[in-house]
Amino acid sequence: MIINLTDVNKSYRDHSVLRNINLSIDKGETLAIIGASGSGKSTLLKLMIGLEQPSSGHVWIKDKDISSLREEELDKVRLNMGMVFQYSALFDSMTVADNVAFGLREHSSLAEKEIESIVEKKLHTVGLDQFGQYMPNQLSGGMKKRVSLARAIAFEPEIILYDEPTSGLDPVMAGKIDKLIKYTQEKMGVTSVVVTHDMNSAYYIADRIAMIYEGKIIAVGDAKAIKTSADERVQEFINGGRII
Ligand SMILES: Nc1ncnc2c1ncn2[C@@H]1O[C@H](COP(=O)(O)OP(=O)(O)OP(=O)(O)O)[C@@H](O)[C@H]1O
Repeated sequence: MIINLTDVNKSYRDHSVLRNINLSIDKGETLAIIGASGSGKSTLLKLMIGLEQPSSGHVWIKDKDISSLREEELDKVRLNMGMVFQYSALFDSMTVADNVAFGLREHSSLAEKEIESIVEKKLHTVGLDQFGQYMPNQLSGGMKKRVSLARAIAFEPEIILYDEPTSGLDPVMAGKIDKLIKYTQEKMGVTSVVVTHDMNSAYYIADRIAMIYEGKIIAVGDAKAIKTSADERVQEFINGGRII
């Protein structure tokens, strides 16, 4: 396994957000995390990339327990991880190409020519060849998400974490993002964790789906197992509140 959470609890002051989380993710696997608003999905993702520390328990990324790492060591682990944030989190004052190049310029000793060639390839992968010199505010929401994905794969990380990659997108654009997530798994062997509200997306991209309910994982399994779960809370969620 490449990600392993053991007995993880997370509280903010006396507010318990995640409770007794045990979850392991295999190399090359795509795991979707579903659950209602406020159930703790984004917090779980932040723990996996060390943006938050667990109140108790451990978060292993390969052979490193990142819950106890110093910032410099954490940075090294993070170089192997890409993150696609909910609101794309692009630098508005930089061109698309500079956004994609940013991490490479900051954290690698690659020559500018090599960086430009990587940027070109990654923009091609996400279907934005012609947009390198655009500014983020000239792009649609779906295009911004694709730039964010190009930036995340620039380092060829082993792990990519996605926070709501298809939210706010029309079904066609959401489908394009889903295909790209699948592409990173199939062609690049990336391990992905995808927080989503979008059940169509979860069924399409994920090898396994984990459902969080009030800070606890109440179901984990493949699409079939989730669809046929006997747990009413799962049925209610996947049917959009309509028990059928
Ligand atoms: N930094 C923080 N300080 C205090 N409480 C927080 C903090 N971050 C998250 N929370 C609380 O933790 C709970 C879970 O939040 P989280 O963002 O993980 O939920 P979520 O499932 O991702 O929700 P959504 O689908 O709406 O994004 C919420 O009650 C939220 O208010």
